[in-house]
Amino acid sequence: MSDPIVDIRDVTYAPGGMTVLEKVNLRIERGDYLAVLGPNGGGKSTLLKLMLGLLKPDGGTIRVLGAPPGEAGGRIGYLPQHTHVAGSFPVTVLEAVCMGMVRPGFGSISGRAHARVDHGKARLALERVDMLPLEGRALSQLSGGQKQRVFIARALVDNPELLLLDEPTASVDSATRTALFTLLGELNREMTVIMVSHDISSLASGVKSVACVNRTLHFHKAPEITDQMFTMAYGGSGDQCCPVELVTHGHVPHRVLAPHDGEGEGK
Ligand SMILES: Nc1ncnc2c1ncn2[C@@H]1O[C@H](COP(=O)(O)OP(=O)(O)OP(=O)(O)O)[C@@H](O)[C@H]1O
Repeated sequence: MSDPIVDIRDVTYAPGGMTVLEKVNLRIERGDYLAVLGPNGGGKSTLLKLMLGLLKPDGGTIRVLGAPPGEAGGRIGYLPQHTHVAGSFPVTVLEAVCMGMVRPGFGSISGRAHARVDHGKARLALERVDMLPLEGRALSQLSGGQKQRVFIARALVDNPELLLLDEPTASVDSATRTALFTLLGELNREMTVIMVSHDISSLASGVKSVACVNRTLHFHKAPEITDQMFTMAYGGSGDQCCPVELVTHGHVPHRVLAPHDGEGEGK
């Protein structure tokens, strides 16, 4: 078996004595497309930040691309959870993507605080997300979905092997969400993708495996969650309610869930 792209063993993160993650184990193979699901405050973003080396675990070990977190150079692309841009922020689409090459305070990920700005690389990244025609547009004038594409291009600018995305489809409408999921599926042909979400409908979008995180982590090598994972992550049970409807209010197909007891046909 080849070396995993991410190897997390017995990791605990407990700042100030408050346990956020406890004894987490996760092995992610190259080429995987992993959805990290779980409730608000469950520790999903924390898990990504530990992989990036932005946070240090209090116990256990993490290796990413065969090295300790933060030592993989530009081989990791990262889309953070909060990428809001003030309307007054005077930056074009192309300039925003170039910021992926200039990372003040981000040297632990890129291996350098500043890199030479290369407009050619930025344009290639914009082309991959179908945003090149808007390269000269002010970033603040774009729609939410267009901005997310630009921020994904910024994460792609160094041609990473591993793409980490924190809630890439938060605050966009369902058509935009579907288009973004299609884009991520295409990118997964070339790189490993790990996407944090609390949207269970992401499981119907081409992901290959799922991890439920709520202080502990449960991994499943298929794009479905089991009743056990649901109970662990959300505290409910498929015996008491339909978990799909509980989480999504009935808007996703049931094929994302493994069969659970007491469910009628065709719901
Ligand atoms: N450095 C820290 N010090 C104290 N508490 C922290 C720290 N980092 C994270 N936490 C806490 O850990 C918990 C998990 O946070 P995290 O952002 O990882 O959750 P999440 O699953 O991504 O949530 P959401 O879906 O709401 O974004 C939260 O209660 C948060 O306040």
